[in-house]
Amino acid sequence: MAVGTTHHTIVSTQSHLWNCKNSRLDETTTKVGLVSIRSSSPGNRKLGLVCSSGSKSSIIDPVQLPSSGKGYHSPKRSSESSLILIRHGESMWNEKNLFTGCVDVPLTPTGVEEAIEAGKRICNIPIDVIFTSAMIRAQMTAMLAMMQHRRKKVPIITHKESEQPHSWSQIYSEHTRKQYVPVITAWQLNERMYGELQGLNKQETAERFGKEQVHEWRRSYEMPPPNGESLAMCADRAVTYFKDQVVPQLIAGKLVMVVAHANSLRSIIMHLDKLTSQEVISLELSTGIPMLYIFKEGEFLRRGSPAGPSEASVYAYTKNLAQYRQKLDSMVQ
Ligand SMILES: O=C(O)[C@H](O)COP(=O)(O)O
Repeated sequence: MAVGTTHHTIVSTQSHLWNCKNSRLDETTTKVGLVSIRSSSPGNRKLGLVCSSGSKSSIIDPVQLPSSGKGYHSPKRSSESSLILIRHGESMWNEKNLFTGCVDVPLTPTGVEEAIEAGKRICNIPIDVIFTSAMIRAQMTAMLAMMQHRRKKVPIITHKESEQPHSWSQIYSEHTRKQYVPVITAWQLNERMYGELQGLNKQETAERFGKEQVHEWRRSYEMPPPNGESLAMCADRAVTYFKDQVVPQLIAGKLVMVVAHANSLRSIIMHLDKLTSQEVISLELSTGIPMLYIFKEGEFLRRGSPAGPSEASVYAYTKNLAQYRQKLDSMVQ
């Protein structure tokens, strides 16, 4: 399949197509897929979006991002990959409108359905490794989502907290080993610690301390809740972990999924989208909505929500974040 002057060979194992309604590319139903492609220059494995509408197919070469010079140092600069971020489905304390933070509560039946729906949205995107927080609501979401995956690989939590759990969980079959996706759990991806707000009702807390004060505790970058973590403190652990553990996987060309929490993911998205401490105040994440990024030459390009009805579903956008998004899009054109 030729795109422009470069001849691409689609490496079939990873080409999956999904229906993409309301595609920006074409009014009719366009099948869009993420494919692993080998272009004419040897050893150059790229990741491209393939769009097929009727008999026509074309590969959209991932757009060349203006190099900000601040991208990650990527020894294999030609490798590309994809990153999926998902906030866990609704938890039992989300349902009760309680501040949760580092209290380890499970999903509600609605949260289970959200996790399954998230899995359907990403079911055609190959995933090589999954990172979750150490909390059950993120791990439940990851496992439920993977039950929908077309490749039917088994997600297995890798226990490396000490030698014995690691040695006792060995798999002694080469064939079976090829049929699983490692799930790495990390406390660094846990939700921000909400301190003395944990367990309090959000509405009652706003009435007691004032809406503005509670909004600042919940959404500002610098201000921590009483005896809790600010978003900046959460970023110190979550973004550091992302850089140290997740980015090397992407540089190696691995397709990664991270399932975590509202604020630990807000701190990571703030880093990926280069949001200011002012812009991040408006960033809200819905439960169970996958967000897709393409990682190319050390830079991250947000690609909305896979197979979602529109990219607006990726975040509960507010006006100034939508304007920010338009600026980002114009930069990429
Ligand atoms: O910890 C919590 O209560 C939720 O995960 C998110 O809380 P927030 O929306 O108040 O940040």
